[in-house]
Amino acid sequence: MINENAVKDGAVITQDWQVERQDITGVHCKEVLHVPRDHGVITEMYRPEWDPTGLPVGHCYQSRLFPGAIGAWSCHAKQIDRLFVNQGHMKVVMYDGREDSPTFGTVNEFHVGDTRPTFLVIPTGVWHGVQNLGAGDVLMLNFPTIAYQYHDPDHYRLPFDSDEIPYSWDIGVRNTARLRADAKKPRV
Ligand SMILES: Cc1cn([C@H]2C[C@H](O)[C@@H](COP(=O)(O)OP(=O)(O)O[C@H]3O[C@@H](C)C(=O)[C@@H](O)[C@H]3O)O2)c(=O)[nH]c1=O
Repeated sequence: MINENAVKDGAVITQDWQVERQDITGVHCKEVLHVPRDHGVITEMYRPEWDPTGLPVGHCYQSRLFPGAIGAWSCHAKQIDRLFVNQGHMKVVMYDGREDSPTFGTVNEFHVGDTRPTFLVIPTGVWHGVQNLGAGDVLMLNFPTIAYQYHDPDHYRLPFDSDEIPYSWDIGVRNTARLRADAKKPRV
């Protein structure tokens, strides 16, 4: 008999090694394969058709994260972020903060970088944060739809440990949900 307090895994991965998740509406994930050749590797980073919004690239910049660093939480009212990561091991977490969204309150986790080069589309109103889980720097490219406005950045922030977002960076989405549910149980 398995421990009565144990929780059995549900389906977590598909036969094509895709993570089972309820995608936040408007978030798009395009995994890219490296193309190795005798003398090196080609890896595509951006194509217009990878973003269903069809909006143009307004800007491109690189964000380097040091090992262990957490950059959270960010949100934009006008720009759509299009992140691409293929160096290092980064966790990208998104939280749907849009009360009119069918996936309001949903959290999505993505592990991207060397092992899973990935292009992610992050709509306005979706909170997002990143964590470098590797031993080396992570290089993250962003191709947002609007250029950074030095005088008036479209950048809203919440603290990385904000209670407004049901996610804890040190224990992940599943354990956070359980701990928060336990906290709501009446004390006996
Ligand atoms: C985006 C950007 C920032 N900066 C400056 C402003 C700021 O002092 C410093 C750090 O920028 P940020 O505060 O935007 O960096 P950061 O807080 O790491 O946020 C970044 O993290 C990821 C997850 C995102 O969501 C992006 O929107 C990006 O803003 O760099 C520029 O000079 N040019 C730029 O294009």
